Amino acid sequence: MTPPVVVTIAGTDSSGGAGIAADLVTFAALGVHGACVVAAVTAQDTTGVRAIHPVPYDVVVAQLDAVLDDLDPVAVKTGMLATPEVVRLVAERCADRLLVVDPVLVATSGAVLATDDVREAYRADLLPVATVATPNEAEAAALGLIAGPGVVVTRGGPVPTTNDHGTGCTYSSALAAHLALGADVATAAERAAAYVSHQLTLGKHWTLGRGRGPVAHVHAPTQGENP
Ligand SMILES: Nc1ncnc2c1ncn2[C@@H]1O[C@H](COP(=O)(O)OP(=O)(O)OP(=O)(O)O)[C@@H](O)[C@H]1O
Ligand SMILES: Cc1ncc(CO)c(N)n1
Repeated sequence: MTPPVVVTIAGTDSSGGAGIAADLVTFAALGVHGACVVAAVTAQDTTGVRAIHPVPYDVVVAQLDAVLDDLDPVAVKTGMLATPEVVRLVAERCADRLLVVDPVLVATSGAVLATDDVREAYRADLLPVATVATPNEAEAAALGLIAGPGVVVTRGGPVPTTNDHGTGCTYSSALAAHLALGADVATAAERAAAYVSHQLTLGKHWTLGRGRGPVAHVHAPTQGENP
């Protein structure tokens, strides 16, 4: 059966834990086809962010046009958008689709991933047209968002692990995938939380990198490993 298409508009993370890598593997794990629009390139490892390069606006527009014209995604998920122009672009082009906005402002490591003008564009333009927003507690406070039908405020969970780099990206991508597969927001949010929790359990003993290792986005248990 042809899978539904979900597009992520986000940044890359060279460590493979967060951003577009997390989004695409999560889409694949949950049975939707993932398309991607790269809005920024970051140099990151498991300990922090070393460099950020926003992709030129016209290149972001060209990627988004290509996906919207040809693949007709049922759902759109946004991560790191990097500039206020791109935040407004997504608001203009994607308001008529299922739209999951993960308002990425600050990485778990504390690195600032969005400036004040980006935050203002989220508030004024993108959040009002989102199907659901998935801020963490710091982002909700910065954006004046309160939990409700269209806002899921994310916070850690019961799995004891330090391999949690990319949990927010993985969670919001799982939510978008389940919306694309037909679930309502509340059900999709529950399924996304269960998915992240399961994957965090699988990767909790991994030793990748010197800092906070990645979520095991897609991996199934190997023989003898209990989730
Ligand atoms: N330790 C955990 N155990 C179980 N579930 C978790 C855990 N940590 C996160 N989750 C799930 O993932 C969701 C997103 O996590 P969180 O709010 O920590 O992301 P975040 O701070 O945006 O992450 P990041 O910025 O690293 O991508 C939580 O709401 C929860 O459902
Ligand atoms: C590219 C990218 N997007 C989002 C986050 C948030 O975790 C991150 N660290 N890096």
